[in-house]
Amino acid sequence: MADSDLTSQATSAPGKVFLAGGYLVLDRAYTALVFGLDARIHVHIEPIRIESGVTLSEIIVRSPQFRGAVWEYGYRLVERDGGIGVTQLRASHDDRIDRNPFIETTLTYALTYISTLHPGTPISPSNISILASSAYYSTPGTAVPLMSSTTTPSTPFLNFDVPLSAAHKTGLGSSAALVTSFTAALLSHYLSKEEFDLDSEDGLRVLHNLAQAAHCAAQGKVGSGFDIASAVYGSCLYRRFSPSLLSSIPEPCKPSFAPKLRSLIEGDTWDTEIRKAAVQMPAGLRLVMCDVDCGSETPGMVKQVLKWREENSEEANKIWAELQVGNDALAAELTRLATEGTASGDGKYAKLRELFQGNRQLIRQMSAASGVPIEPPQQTALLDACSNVPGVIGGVVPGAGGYDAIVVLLEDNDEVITDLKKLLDGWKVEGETGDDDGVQIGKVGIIGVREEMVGVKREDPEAYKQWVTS
Ligand SMILES: Nc1ncnc2c1ncn2[C@@H]1O[C@H](COP(=O)(O)OP(=O)(O)O)[C@@H](O)[C@H]1O
Ligand SMILES: C[C@@](O)(CCOP(=O)(O)OP(=O)(O)O)CC(=O)O
Repeated sequence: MADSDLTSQATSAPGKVFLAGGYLVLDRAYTALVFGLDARIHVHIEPIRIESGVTLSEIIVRSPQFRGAVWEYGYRLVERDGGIGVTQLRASHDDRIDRNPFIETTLTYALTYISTLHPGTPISPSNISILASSAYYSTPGTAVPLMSSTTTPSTPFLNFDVPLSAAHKTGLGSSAALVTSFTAALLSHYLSKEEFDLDSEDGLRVLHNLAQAAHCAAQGKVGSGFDIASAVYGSCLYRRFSPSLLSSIPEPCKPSFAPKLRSLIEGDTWDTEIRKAAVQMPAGLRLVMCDVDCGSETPGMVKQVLKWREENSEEANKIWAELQVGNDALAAELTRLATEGTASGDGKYAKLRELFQGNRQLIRQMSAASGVPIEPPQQTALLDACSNVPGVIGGVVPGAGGYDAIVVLLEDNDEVITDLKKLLDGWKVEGETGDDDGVQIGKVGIIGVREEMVGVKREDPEAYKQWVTS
């Protein structure tokens, strides 16, 4: 594309909550039931206009809700088909470099892919802004007043006034939503609609594959990729890709990185399965997430659970087979209620309630057998208390579990939310405060999010004027 054709673009991608299939989904024999959330990460990209004759190879990325969150990158074509090498620049010699591996790696992967479609054409400079829904962080923020000189409506984003590293994450999948939205914005900006169309199945497939490759590389590990899948496609039933797929490409900047990345991204070796129709939310129900002021490290828990499975395969496979049956039944019942509607009366959610309880029992069995606190007693007490609030169908520890947030399915009305909130407000005082593991869960609060069926989407670039510094 000619430089003059490059226009401002904006995209957004949702966060996730993992309702069923944690740990199991790491193995392709099992699936996960994942809901997208209405907390989104938005990315705005615009060209940096330069005088003719001047060459500049610079991309500036800002996260204006956070203090000092500016990352400047230079880029160049690397010999022997090594793709685009990206180097973070310092504003001055004394400046400390504050790296953001998710941004740097996503730039490297996306610019490399773009360069293979436009060989010989230099990539022009751009200015990128990232804006995140406040639900991603429990750090309090302040609303930014409307710009008096424009008619642009106020945006929902808050100013956190702390460095990004000091913000407390609520665990909704900020890095996956960021990598997905950032990749979508770069592809939409630098490629023509014929080359990349975010509204087409092919466009989503390329975006999914590229974002998975970049996210895995930035994380330095291969997770199941469920968080990228839900950021791209929204709520879905997910079966992971074979982990060996990503080992077929060289490291960035190494010979042949660019052509190998392109053929991986566009090729048909991906065996991911996404079933959107298999996950629905019945009318009249919704999800609520409750933030537990504590936390767990997913990678350590994953390692221990997988070790237990390896050493106790018969017992583990039996529990996993039962969990998969329960998870499938949960997805099927949600879909049945959503498509067939519900009979009225007290018993209409009886089966859903039973399925939540059954799955939790199996998760506790896995916890006890593996010695990993997936649903520890403190969370059992909290989930039981939430499940007893009239109008609440059930809840689980999502994903890897532990002492992170819980997710609750309930009837979508103010009275139920108010009762749940009342319970949670008093929780620290009245609740279970530790077991023999000595962990005490802190204050519990409702995170302002709910499920969202739609994945990545285009946004109106005009809506970000207040936040974009050129
Ligand atoms: N608003 C943001 N702007 C820039 N980078 C962000 C933003 N939010 C999250 N990130 C990146 O994502 C990382 C957090 O990812 P991760 O630890 O995987 O948490 P999560 O569970 O929310 O995905 C941060 O360290 C940062 O690199
Ligand atoms: C264990 C898992 O199957 C699910 C983890 O789900 P979480 O939602 O707990 O994940 P994080 O956001 O990375 O903490 C690992 C995986 O599938 O990659």
